[in-house]
Amino acid sequence: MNNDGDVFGDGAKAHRLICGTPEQDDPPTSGGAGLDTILGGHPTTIFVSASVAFVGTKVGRELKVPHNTYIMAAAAVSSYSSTQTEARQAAQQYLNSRLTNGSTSNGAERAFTVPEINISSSFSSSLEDRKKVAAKIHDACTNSGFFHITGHGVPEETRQAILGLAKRFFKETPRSKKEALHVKNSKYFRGYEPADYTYVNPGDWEATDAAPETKEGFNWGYEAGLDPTGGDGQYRELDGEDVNGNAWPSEDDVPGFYETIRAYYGEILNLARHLFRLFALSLDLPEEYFDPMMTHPGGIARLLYYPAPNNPQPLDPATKEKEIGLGAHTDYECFTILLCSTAPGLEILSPDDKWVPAPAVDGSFIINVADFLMRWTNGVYKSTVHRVVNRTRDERFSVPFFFSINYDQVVETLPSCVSAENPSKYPPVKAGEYVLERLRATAKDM
Ligand SMILES: O=C(O)CCC(=O)C(=O)O
Ligand SMILES: [Fe+2]
Repeated sequence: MNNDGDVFGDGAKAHRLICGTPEQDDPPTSGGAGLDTILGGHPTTIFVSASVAFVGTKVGRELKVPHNTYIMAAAAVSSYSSTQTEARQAAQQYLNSRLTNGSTSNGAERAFTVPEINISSSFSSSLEDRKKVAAKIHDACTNSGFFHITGHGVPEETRQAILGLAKRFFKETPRSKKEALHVKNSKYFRGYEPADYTYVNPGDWEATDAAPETKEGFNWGYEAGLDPTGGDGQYRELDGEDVNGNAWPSEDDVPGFYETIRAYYGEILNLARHLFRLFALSLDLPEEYFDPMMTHPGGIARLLYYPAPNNPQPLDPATKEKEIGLGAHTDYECFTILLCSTAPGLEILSPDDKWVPAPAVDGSFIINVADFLMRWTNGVYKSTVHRVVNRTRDERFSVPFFFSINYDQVVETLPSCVSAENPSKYPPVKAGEYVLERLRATAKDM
């Protein structure tokens, strides 16, 4: 974090915050009447307000903030969707729990880690072996919410092929061909997204000086033709429509595009279903618990390109005016499977407001819990704020895959995550509606 309180280190955001007067001296510890007001802003605000309210060490860019003063975004609460407000509340609760109960039973603080988990033994026929891997996943999901997996079985050629495709698409395809696939033509947000078209952090729309996001993207979603199982013929789009929302470049424009996507997406769908079984075990549920909910699952994926920055910045807390690749945000679905090229850039916000660079692990995928799973687990699994800042002189490519469940599935808080002492904090919600509401908030004209 910068010395002047610029928590997101982008040199542009903190002064968009205004001071609010708390109605109580102690910070709220759970959802309730006061929390909506306090969480009026985007994720930046949550973490600023949390650190101010609970730690009392942070100051705003232009305002010195007293310990018991909450900071709110200038934007009106009403401009945010209910699902975003809810996600903010969950993030706030995460911070609270880290700050107040963040210790293990022996009293030692649990270090914020992004562990490497070799999942090869999770393919074993022994349930005990699979449970051992699941226990490691549980640990990671209740800690940083991020972990690397190795031993996943996805061939290196398939991983390199999609990174190569991303490079070809972004660097060698004429702009007019890409523009013809512009996401503004898709109500499901599929297709090509030029640099600075969306802010992954919707709060940035209200800012006149938010750093533009330098990423370019290509988005697609599930279709039965990409599913190695062939699907069950029941796929429904985010809004429940029986359509295929994808938009693809022609074979003439980008030879091999669909085939390369199909090979990669098929591997990742298999892996995601496998991981969801491990997540079930990790949550003390029957291993097949989620199976009927992933027969035609939502699974948006993106090719992302982060150009080499004009002004690469070292990880120096005093540095200003950094170029942002992708603003600070949490993901929306159940969990994300991320493939990155060699250039680093992903940074994860620790509870003490430090941007922790995700370590590079050869041949791995980075997995992170997203908001829908955090909600579904009643806040037990953590969906953690992260961003991308390319600080190298190299361009960067990545391929995130955001795994959901069948979009037409309504879910209630998982039975293993509620108890008399910890009742469900969330009403039932339909998976697709939740994700669509979050996606719509990221682009001005969607
Ligand atoms: O490009 C990356 O490494 C991360 C992308 C990401 O966080 C996202 O698309 O949600
Ligand atoms: Fe993300």
